[in-house]
Amino acid sequence: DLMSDDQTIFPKEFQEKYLVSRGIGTGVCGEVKLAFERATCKKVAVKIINKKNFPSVGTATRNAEREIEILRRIDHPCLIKTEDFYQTEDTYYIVLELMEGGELFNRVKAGHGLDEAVAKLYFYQMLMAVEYLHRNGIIHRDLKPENILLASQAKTCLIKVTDFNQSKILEGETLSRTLCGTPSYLAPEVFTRAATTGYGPSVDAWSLGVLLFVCLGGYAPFYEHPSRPSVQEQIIQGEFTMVPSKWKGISDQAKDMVRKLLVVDPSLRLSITSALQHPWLQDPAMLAQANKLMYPPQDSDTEPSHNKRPREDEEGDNG
Ligand SMILES: NC(=O)c1ccc2nc(-c3ccc(Oc4cccc(O)c4)cc3)[nH]c2c1
Repeated sequence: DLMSDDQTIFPKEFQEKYLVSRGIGTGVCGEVKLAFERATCKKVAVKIINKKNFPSVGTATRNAEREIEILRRIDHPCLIKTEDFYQTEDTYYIVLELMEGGELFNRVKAGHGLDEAVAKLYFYQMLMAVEYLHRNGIIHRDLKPENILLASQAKTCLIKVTDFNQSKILEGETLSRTLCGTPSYLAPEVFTRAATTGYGPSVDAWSLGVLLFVCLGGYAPFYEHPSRPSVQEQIIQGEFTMVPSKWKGISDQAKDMVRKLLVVDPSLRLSITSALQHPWLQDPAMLAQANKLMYPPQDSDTEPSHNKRPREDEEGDNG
């Protein structure tokens, strides 16, 4: 039970503020536990990143520091929020808001896709989150159902993208710093694409295509199968099948969105911005619902005008 749980492994000030409970998820970099803020009994998620459990400690620490830097910088309704942060010489403790609906992974159980309308509402929020990241020079690079969290058990709910352990901050500053000197001695490749090859933001568009395929079809577009080429080969060829029995009830526009994202050539792939303009998402009812979830009216927005008449029983200096 909770009380006998060994709390000694956490830093003292962390332990004074939080009571840690069970594991609720495992990221590639560590584990995520449920915890309770002692003062308020509020539930939180604690992501524990152990610097030691990586062969090359350097990478782990750099990734963790980059993840923490990103978590500190981001602020969007569909991106996980950091509530607190602690570290010891070999472990980071990142306190995050608890998403009561758990991971999308558990919603798209094998064999059953989501209703198209629900998939559209979730996908739109993912696009908004990733567009925000790209606008802030961040590529997620690890978008998958385990890293999409749901705010509640309800079907129409807010979703949040999480896990920036594999993310990349576009080194625009290094290139721009290079370019601010006198260019006359710089080699040609510094200016050409060669300097910026590697991934671009378009890798996230591909992953979102896979995510949408899974949400609609209930199965993965590229998967291990004895009689099929390797998953890597299927991906490189961009070879996937929309099995009729699984996709018969899905609209042509939804399929079109998937097909335009799962394009092998990144320069021909639909960008996040263009995906947001796709006909499938020009759906006023869905957009209204998404905006209500992302920007819920606060009390101050809904409070009637300040000169409201005080209620009979309300004390108030009636002037
Ligand atoms: N990889 C990450 O960076 C990361 C970051 C934050 C995360 N929060 C969960 C998570 C949250 C809730 C879950 O169900 C629960 C658990 C307890 C109560 C509840 O209502 C729902 C399952 C997983 N998984 C996370 C992963």
